[in-house]
Amino acid sequence: MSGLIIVGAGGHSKVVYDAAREMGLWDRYLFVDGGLAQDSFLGWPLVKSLNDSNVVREDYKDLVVAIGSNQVRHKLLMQYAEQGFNLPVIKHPTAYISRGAVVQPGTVVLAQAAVNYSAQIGLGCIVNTSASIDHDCQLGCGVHLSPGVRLAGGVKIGNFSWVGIGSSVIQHVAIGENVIIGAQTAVIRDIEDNVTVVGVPGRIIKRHG
Ligand SMILES: CC(=O)SCCNC(=O)CCNC(=O)[C@H](O)C(C)(C)COP(=O)(O)OP(=O)(O)OC[C@H]1O[C@@H](n2cnc3c(N)ncnc32)[C@H](O)[C@@H]1OP(=O)(O)O
Repeated sequence: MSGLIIVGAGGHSKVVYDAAREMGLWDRYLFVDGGLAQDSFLGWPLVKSLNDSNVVREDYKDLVVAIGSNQVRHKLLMQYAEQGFNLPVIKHPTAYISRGAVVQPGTVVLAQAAVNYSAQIGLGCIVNTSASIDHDCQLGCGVHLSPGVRLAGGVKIGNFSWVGIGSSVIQHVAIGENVIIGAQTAVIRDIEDNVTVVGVPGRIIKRHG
């Protein structure tokens, strides 16, 4: 066995670590977070950078970025892939991923989540606790589905969009890139890029960048 590097040492890192540990594929963990003064996290070593002299690179082939910011997570994953790290899919044992679904590297699928047949999920997504993605959905890169999100069949979501906790999206709706969907929103129509949408039914309240 070898080890898993977890980049980020915050709340999301805890659930990613928990899911990874339940997979039983790694015998050691190393956390990387430049913003913390301590030298351990959850009982495992914590370093500020992988250039730290204490890191034996050969001990760690696999790496996951456990950072909530969609853009930052994606950027770091690309950098670490260039450095030769494997970017495994982290799947909690209680999550379901259909054999007919395609999930790209660096994505995490947390406890009780479901990914149904013919769904496609891009690089570095977060499918958070109990989120469900139904048949034929397509998620771009760096998408985050918060806990309890429900996507009906054939939903499309663009790169770096974030769907807030408990939201639902009806079938065949297309959500653009860099969209924020607020908590408990009901999305019933297509949504353009770079907007924030809240409410039942969902309405645009902000346009960004
Ligand atoms: C494991 C985890 O923790 S994963 C993280 C899960 N967290 C989430 O899902 C959080 C989702 N975030 C939200 O819902 C936020 O409220 C956001 C991102 C939609 C909006 O945040 P901001 O851009 O800061 O907007 P702001 O708070 O200024 O609200 C703007 C207006 O929208 C309203 N509003 C904000 N969110 C919602 C919502 N979810 N539903 C309905 N109305 C909302 C506010 O009441 C406010 O209305 P007002 O102008 O009449 O007072």
